[in-house]
Amino acid sequence: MTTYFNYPSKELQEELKSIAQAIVAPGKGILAADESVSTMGKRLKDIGVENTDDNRRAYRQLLFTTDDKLAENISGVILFHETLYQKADDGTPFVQLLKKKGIIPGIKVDSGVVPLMGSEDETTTQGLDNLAARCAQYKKDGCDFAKWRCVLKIGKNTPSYQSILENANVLARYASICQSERIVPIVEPEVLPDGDHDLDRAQKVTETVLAAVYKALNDHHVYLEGTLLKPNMVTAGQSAKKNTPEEIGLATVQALRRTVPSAVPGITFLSGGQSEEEATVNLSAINKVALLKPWALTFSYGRALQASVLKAWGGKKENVAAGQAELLKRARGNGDAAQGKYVAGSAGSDSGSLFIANHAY
Ligand SMILES: O=P(O)(O)OC[C@H]1O[C@](O)(COP(=O)(O)O)[C@@H](O)[C@@H]1O
Repeated sequence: MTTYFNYPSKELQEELKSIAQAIVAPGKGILAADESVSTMGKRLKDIGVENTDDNRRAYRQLLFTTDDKLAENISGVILFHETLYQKADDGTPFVQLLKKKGIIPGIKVDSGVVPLMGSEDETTTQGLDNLAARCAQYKKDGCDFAKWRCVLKIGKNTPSYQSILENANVLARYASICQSERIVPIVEPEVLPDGDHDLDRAQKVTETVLAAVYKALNDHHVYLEGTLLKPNMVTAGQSAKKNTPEEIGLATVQALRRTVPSAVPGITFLSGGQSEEEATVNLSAINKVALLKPWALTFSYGRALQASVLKAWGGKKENVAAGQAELLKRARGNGDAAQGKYVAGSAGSDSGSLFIANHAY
C-alpha cells in the first residue's frame, strides 16, 4: 500500500475552508430546498397545488424573496438543478436573489437511489457520471457547495457490510470530485428512522456508518477542512418509545465524538421527518451537551423548515407574506437552537409529524 498523494494547493484549501466556515457561522444553517420534482410534487399535493414548473417556481420565489433578515440565520440554500436556472417574476435569477442577501447557493448533485442487488432492500446513490463537468458548470453558475445523500436502513440484518462500504465509498468519490472543482461537498449518510429499534441501536449503527465514511474520505484524500457532514440525529426508531431531547442530544454527540475528526468544521443535521418543533428542540439539546464539541452543530433542514411555510402559503398569491413570516420564524428558532438557546415553543412551530416511511426518494 502506498501512501503517496498531493495535498490540494494552498489556494484551493483556503477557498474550500472559507466556504465551509461561512456556512456554519454561529447561529446560521442551511435551508434544504433541493426537493426533486417528484418529492416537491408530494409536498404540493398535500396543500392541493398542482406539480407544475410554474408552481414549483412560485413556491421557491416565495422562499428566496423573504426579507433580507433571513440571512441572519440562513447561510446557504441547497437548490435542485431546475431551480438553479429559474427566475423571479421580474426576471432576476434566483441565484442572484440569494447572493444579494449574502446567502450561498448550493446544489444537489446526486441523481437518486438504486437497489443493491442481493441486499434486503438496501440502496446506493447514483450520479457520478460527468460529475466533474457538472460541478465545473455549477461553480460557474454560482454554486459554492453541493449535496449528495446516501440512505442506510436499520433492520435485523441491516445496514449490511455491502451497503456501509458502498455508500461510504460513493460519498468519498463524490466529495473528492467536488473539491477538484472548488465546490464544498456536504456528505450526507442518512440512517433512516424507520423501525422499532432503541436509541442504543441507532447510536451504534450511526457510529459504524460514520466510521466507514471517514475511513473512505481519508482513502480518497478528501480535504476535511473543506467539507461538511449532514447526518441524522441519533433517535430511536419511529415506532419505538420516544426519548427525551437530552437523551437524543447525548447519544448524538457521543456518536459524533467517536467518529468525526475535529478537522471537519461543521455538522449540519437533516431533520429526517421529525416535527418542526422536535427538530429545533433536539438541535438545541445537542448544542447544550456538556462535552467537548469541536465542530459547529447546526441545521440543514428540508421538511422542518418548510412544513408551516407550505401550509400558510397554500398556493395562493395573497398568502405569500404569511408563508415568508413562517420561514423567518423557523429560521430564527433554528438559529437559536444552533447556539443551544432555543426556548421550547417560542417559534410557534408545528408539532405534527413529518415522517415519511422509507424516505429513499
Ligand atoms: O428525496 P429528495 O427529493 O432528494 O429530498 C431529500 C431531502 O432530504 C434532505 O436531504 C433532508 O431533508 P429533511 O430535513 O426533510 O430530512 C433534503 O436536503 C432533501 O430535500
